[in-house]
Amino acid sequence: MSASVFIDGAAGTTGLEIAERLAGRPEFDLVTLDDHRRKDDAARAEALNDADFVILCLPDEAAKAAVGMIRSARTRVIDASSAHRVAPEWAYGFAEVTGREAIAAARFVSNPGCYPTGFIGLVAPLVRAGLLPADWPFVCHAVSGYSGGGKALIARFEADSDIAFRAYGLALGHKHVPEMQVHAGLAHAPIFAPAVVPAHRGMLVEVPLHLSAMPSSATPAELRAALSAFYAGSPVVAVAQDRPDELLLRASMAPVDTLTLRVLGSEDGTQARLVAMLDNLGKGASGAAVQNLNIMAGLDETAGLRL
Ligand SMILES: NC(=O)C1=CN([C@@H]2O[C@H](COP(=O)(O)OP(=O)(O)OC[C@H]3O[C@@H](n4cnc5c(N)ncnc54)[C@H](OP(=O)(O)O)[C@@H]3O)[C@@H](O)[C@H]2O)C=CC1
Ligand SMILES: CC(=O)N[C@@H](CCC(=O)OP(=O)(O)O)C(=O)O
Repeated sequence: MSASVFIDGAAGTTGLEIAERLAGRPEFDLVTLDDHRRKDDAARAEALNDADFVILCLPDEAAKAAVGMIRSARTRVIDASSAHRVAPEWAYGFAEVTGREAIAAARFVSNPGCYPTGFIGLVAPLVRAGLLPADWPFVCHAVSGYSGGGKALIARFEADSDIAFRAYGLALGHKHVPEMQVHAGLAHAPIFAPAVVPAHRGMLVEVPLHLSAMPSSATPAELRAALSAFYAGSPVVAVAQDRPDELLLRASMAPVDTLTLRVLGSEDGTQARLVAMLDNLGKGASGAAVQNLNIMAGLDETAGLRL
């Protein structure tokens, strides 16, 4: 028998891409509300309580309200918003970092943010291995395609083709910072400097490091080897061994659910740039949600993913 899946917020950017990945999959019976009922609380409450799995693709406040509407103990929830990412009763849905068992057993799973997927994917394994100090003052620069800001930012960038680069988070209080700190296992909040470029999707997340100033004195080769070992055999996360002169985000990028990590070191090994590339709507949102759904349902975690 197929499991029923209700996407609340199915008309939004993340919801639409989850539905695309679930289309044609007989294991799941997708429940959606007509356009005129998709914001009707009575219709939503019924769907939220009837479904085996609910995927929330809503703004944070609406996601919290939706969880409050769930009375059925059998309904399991994946929340794509940032409302529950550091809530102790929610499993953090980064399969490779959290561990699949915790996600498989959880009733409530919080899907990681797009930028945190890059940052945590790079930093958490190296802090756990003792190669980067947990009390280091980390910095993270990142650029994202504008679909990362949902329908509102898509409309803004499509209406104003003159924006070449948008730096933001300038007050240093971006909502992703607590999640980045907690799930990377850091003593201090990282400085996070995000930006948006005029491409629909795709992102590059970077952590520059003065390795020679660290007590651990790890070399770029050691960091690369540790990351490679951590993600060995992962069908989703790859550690590239190349040393490219440049990394390009293409405006024509097709949807993809992989996460590619690199450790780029200076000749003398004293400095490194940790760089993650991903699709904000892939492993950064909808792809991760489908991976989590597969794990929760006891299926092949890559089913429906674009790898
Ligand atoms: N876009 C991305 O790359 C990522 C997004 N996320 C998170 O996923 C969530 C969804 O984001 P995204 O898809 O980009 O956002 P969108 O703005 O594209 O979509 C949100 C959808 O939620 C609907 N909605 C808002 N309030 C309610 C409500 N009370 N009841 C029912 N539906 C409601 C909106 O309706 P309407 O269409 O009428 O506006 C819209 O369709 C957010 O929390 C976001 O932060 C997480 C990782 C990456
Ligand atoms: C480009 C852009 O605006 N990106 C979003 C983050 C997208 C994302 O990861 O969503 P969550 O916030 O739910 O994690 C932002 O910075 O708020």
